[in-house]
Amino acid sequence: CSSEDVFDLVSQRLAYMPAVANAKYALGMPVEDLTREAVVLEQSRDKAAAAGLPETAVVDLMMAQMKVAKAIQRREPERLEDTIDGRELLADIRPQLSALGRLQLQTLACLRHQGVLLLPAEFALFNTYLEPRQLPRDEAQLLFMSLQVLLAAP
Ligand SMILES: O=C(O)C(=O)C[C@]1(C(=O)O)C=C[C@@H](O)C=C1
Repeated sequence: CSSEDVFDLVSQRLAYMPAVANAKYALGMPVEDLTREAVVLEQSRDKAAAAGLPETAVVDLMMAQMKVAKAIQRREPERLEDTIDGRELLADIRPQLSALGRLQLQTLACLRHQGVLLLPAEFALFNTYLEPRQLPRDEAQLLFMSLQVLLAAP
């Protein structure tokens, strides 16, 4: 495993958000879904326990990813495409987000085993992975710091 694997997985998760936004718009659903967020956090806690990862740092990372996910969705222009079935799209995407979350935590557990830490200088490399997502700097920084903290946590 390498830090770039986890950079890629974080970017991949965010890549789904424009489609999630379209599905919700078609369904007339708000961006924020606290019931789903609770499910995501519960899955992450279970995986953290199984992988021996620090639970608080894992929860903080997932909360950071969901915060940025919501910001991306809110920036997405509202397009009404009558061909999209919002319910089906969401039912399709959510398991993929869960799978990506599991992969992220698996990769982070591997990095911790190897004693890998993220140096501040790697923020630039992280940004090359995030480039297609067009994130404001504070959102990219929040994600990077959450990864740094998780890797450095006792
Ligand atoms: O599943 C959704 O509905 C999403 O919008 C994705 C997501 C997430 O990042 O996992 C983001 C915001 C919601 O509040 C819940 C979950």
